[in-house]
Amino acid sequence: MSREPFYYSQEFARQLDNEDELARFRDEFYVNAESIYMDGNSLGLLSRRAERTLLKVVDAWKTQGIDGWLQGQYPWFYLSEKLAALSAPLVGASEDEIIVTGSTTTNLHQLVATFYKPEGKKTKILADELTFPSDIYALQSQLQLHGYEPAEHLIQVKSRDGRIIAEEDIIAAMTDEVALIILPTVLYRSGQLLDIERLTAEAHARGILIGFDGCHSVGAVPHHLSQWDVDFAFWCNYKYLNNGPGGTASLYVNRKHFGRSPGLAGWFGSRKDKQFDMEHQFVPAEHAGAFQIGTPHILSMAPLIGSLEMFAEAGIEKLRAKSLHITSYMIDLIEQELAGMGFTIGNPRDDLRRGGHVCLEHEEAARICKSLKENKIVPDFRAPNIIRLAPVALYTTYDEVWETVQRLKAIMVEKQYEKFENTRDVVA
Ligand SMILES: Cc1ncc(COP(=O)(O)O)c(C=O)c1O
Ligand SMILES: Nc1c(O)cccc1C(=O)C[C@H](N)C(=O)O
Repeated sequence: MSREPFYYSQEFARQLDNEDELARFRDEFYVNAESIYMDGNSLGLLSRRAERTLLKVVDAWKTQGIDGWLQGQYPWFYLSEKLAALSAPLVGASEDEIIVTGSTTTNLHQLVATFYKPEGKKTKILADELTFPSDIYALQSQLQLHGYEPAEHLIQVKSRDGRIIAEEDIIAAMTDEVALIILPTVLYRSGQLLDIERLTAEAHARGILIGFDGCHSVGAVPHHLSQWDVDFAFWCNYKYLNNGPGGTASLYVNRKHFGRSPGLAGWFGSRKDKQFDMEHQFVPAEHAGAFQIGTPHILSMAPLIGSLEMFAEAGIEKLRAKSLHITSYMIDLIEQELAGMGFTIGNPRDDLRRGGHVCLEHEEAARICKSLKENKIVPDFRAPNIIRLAPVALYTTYDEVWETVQRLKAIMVEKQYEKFENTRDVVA
């Protein structure tokens, strides 16, 4: 594939598409011919394979009723474990360290309920001030359940520039009062990729447990959770993994913690062979399955079966290589074509420090996003001033990136955005 320097022409973009060895996957997706989708970092597109496995599971329900739990191509009773096995290569874990269950936020609650054990002066939870709000709400409520005041017990590491969190600042905040650390792998606004391995080693050197929210990295960035010795992690499957809106999420628990009692127990956390004994004595599974609570959301995980097959075929290293290449192409084009128009690239430039989306800042961002939508480009807006654009390795073309930047240029030159109010929609 042609490396930098990039040339500024549509022909060059098309040449990059011709050289793209992952290009064949695009045809597997329902891509709207009328518009350009740049929001796969928030909700990934539907693929034909994901649709097929969803319909297969619906058909099992239609034809087998309750017997679908043990029969059919994808017996529901083992689906969370089957999907864990398919997810394992994406996060660098063994299959029994993962379980597909719940939502990101409920999984975070489960993991904090399990791993947050305040003792003596070690009572605080460390997070950061730029993290996704749901995580903060969960941490605040978990502290309150223990009778602690979040204002005192939740430490949020400050950002020096409002975009990124310096690893040094996180490490400096790892005091002997900290019991647990929860951080994002990739920050949802700036797209900064934290140094997970380094932060984990530093936390462990101070006797602190550490868990990561992988929503914005899993499916876009390779992980080595077990090798890095991360204690636990959780992520959604509806962004880069294309499992559909509200699709079932995942969690990871390092095998060294197998045997810990789940903070929030429920019968689907049971050993499979014991579950239907219906005893009131809980016998948890001996692996990450123990952290399930109730009946798995079968229809909300069925698309993931087909979707993960594609990740296995493409390989996460190749997907990352394309993601880095196509995002640097976009950044380069933006700098070339939109110079002097008030835009700032908000994501880190270094490949080792950025995830799968481009963070574009502008003081008119909310209405520029509305204008992009009117021009059939789908971005998203994050307050106060961010346009997120995600050229996704499985289905975005270089030609679409070229076209996006050209339409954005026209919006700015012609001041098309001025007819909109600079405020966000209800769902931005
Ligand atoms: C980083 C991050 N954490 C948590 C969430 C919350 O996920 P959910 O609403 O699926 O629990 C999201 C997305 O909405 C997210 O991006
Ligand atoms: N979970 C979402 C939803 O229910 C509606 C709209 C968007 C979302 C998202 O996932 C937003 C996403 N987590 C973000 O990075 O902002």
